[in-house]
Amino acid sequence: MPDPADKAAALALMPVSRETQARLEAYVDLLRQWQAVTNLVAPSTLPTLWTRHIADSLQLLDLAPNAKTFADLGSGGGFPGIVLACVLADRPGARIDLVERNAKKAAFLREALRITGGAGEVHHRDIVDYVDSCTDPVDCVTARALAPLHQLLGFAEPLVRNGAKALFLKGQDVESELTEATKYWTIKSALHPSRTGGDGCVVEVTGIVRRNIAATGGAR
Ligand SMILES: C[S@@+](CC[C@H](N)C(=O)[O-])C[C@H]1O[C@@H](n2cnc3c(N)ncnc32)[C@H](O)[C@@H]1O
Repeated sequence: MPDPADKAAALALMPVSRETQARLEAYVDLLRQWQAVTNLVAPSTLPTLWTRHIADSLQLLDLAPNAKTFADLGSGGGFPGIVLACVLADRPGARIDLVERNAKKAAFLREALRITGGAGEVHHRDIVDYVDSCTDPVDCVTARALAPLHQLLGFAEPLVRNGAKALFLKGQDVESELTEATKYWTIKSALHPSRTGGDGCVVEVTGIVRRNIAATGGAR
């Protein structure tokens, strides 16, 4: 059973519509069922699923209030992708692409969209292939627990060049990741402390320019 206090704390921090709450509840139920056979989140985080994963994902929406089209890279068990899809279902014309190369996780994400009615589409493929074949511009690209920042910038650069804002959920090592990333990229960025507490933050990136083609060989 999810902890009711944890859920109440998450929803107090990040209020959502009644319809979105029902979608999120359906998603949490499904995730807990699949978690018994497939590792979707660290088992130690299950008691704080709502604050640790759902509220963490929801905080991105206020940083891209006008975005309608999203792409979530390396969606895994659905953070932030499925959570955002649940909210976007309330917004006419809004949607999110969920990019995931692991077949089991992609199957889980499809089922999560089906039972929640979330506004999204699963792309079971490698991120580089997805980005290279992306013909329609996206307004916002997201990623969480996917790769070091310099690599995320490599993944997202074509989308940001076409006008997307990138929002990366990051942990406490963000300063060293930024230092490493600036060896390869000139970036226009802002750091937002996590609204869910802890040492995490959101790195918002609105410009990415490759510094030196030879040096970025390993950055994507
Ligand atoms: C550590 S998990 C994080 C999942 C989720 N974003 C979260 O925060 O819970 C990273 C996910 O990215 C996927 N992934 C890693 N590299 C990828 C790539 N190049 N293309 C597509 N998916 C990738 C992995 O299969 C995995 O499910």
